[in-house]
Amino acid sequence: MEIGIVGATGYGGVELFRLLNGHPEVKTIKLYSSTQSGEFFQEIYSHVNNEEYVLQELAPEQMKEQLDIIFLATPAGVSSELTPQLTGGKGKVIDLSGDLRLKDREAYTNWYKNEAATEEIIEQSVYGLPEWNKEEIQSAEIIANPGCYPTATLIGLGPVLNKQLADPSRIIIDAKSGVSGAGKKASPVTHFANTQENFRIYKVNQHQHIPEIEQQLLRWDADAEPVTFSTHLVPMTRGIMSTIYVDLKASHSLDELVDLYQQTYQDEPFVRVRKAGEFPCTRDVYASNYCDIGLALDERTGRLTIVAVIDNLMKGAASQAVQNMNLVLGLNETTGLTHISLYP
Ligand SMILES: NC(=O)C1=CN([C@@H]2O[C@H](COP(=O)(O)OP(=O)(O)OC[C@H]3O[C@@H](n4cnc5c(N)ncnc54)[C@H](OP(=O)(O)O)[C@@H]3O)[C@@H](O)[C@H]2O)C=CC1
Ligand SMILES: CC(=O)N[C@@H](CCC(=O)OP(=O)(O)O)C(=O)O
Repeated sequence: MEIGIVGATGYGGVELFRLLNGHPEVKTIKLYSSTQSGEFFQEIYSHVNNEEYVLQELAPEQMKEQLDIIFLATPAGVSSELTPQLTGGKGKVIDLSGDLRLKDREAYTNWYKNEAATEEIIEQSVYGLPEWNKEEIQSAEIIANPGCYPTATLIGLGPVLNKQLADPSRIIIDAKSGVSGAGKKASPVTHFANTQENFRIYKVNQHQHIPEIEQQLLRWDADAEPVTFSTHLVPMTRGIMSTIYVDLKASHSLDELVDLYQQTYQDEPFVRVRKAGEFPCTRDVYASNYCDIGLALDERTGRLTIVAVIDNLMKGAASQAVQNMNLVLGLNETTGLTHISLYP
């Protein structure tokens, strides 16, 4: 397979490079940059230490005929412009940004403050959450890779929402992310001096992942209502923990709920549900494609606490994109992704 990575110089791009470099079905990797074409990739990332890789200028006409898969690891607002130029040839597009995820184009403009992709592109795009949408992904031409927070949150909420066991008007999601979630470019907020020994909430009730989460909840439960979603920056490099609170409509035991989660995900190679009373931490999934889940039931309030952890750059971005690539190419979903988490 010949693969292209647009935005290879960014965090999502270099993580894709790492995974594709060890993928048994990938023969050629081409790296594209809008600002640094002609440079050796190893000049930007010394750990690559390989002179073979030189950043190239984007050439959409050539790329769409030559490449089997084109990953877009570019900021929001870029993929909506690039995707029409890259589709219609041999290559399939997998976009890591939020540009192609929302079916409601007006909602996209409101939340992302960018112009939405064309209706035709949005219609063609398939939301790439493999645990819930495998068949559609397998026949997609364009895949909208889910956001990092939505990945953890939706895998956590899916089993109870899909069975309509939770009150869909009272969902609260309290999520935390490591700093690499903000990308490569440093800002005053992500500056070391402002993140280490610090903990902050941000984008309160304004996060661009809110409509993405709500869109999927509505697919599971037509009565789903707006959610409360808070995001926090944690002084660590990788990892997301989404702690979700739902009110159960009827009484269930914790064992029944753990059983429901285990059964729902029994054929999903990358979701691991803990035994009752056990909880995952972000280290458990560090540098892996796993999403680990733990549950707690408060019998006094009838409230279920769902804890879901992922690595934001992996299951939240690059490795989920490779999982989607495997599906769309008809490969085993786990190809090139079977390594366990990095520890310590
Ligand atoms: N970081 C994360 O944990 C996650 C990120 N995402 C999303 O994935 C995408 C990539 O994220 P991330 O890698 O962190 O971002 P980075 O900011 O680290 O990298 C983005 C790259 O995009 C390239 N780029 C910027 N502007 C343009 C342009 N106009 N045309 C083409 N390329 C451009 C840049 O490379 P160059 O200058 O070389 O072209 C840059 O290195 C974003 O949309 C992000 O929101 C999704 C889930 C998780
Ligand atoms: C820590 C941090 O800043 N995280 C980013 C995640 C951005 C992202 O993944 O954006 P899209 O999914 O919309 O492309 C944020 O909260 O905005």
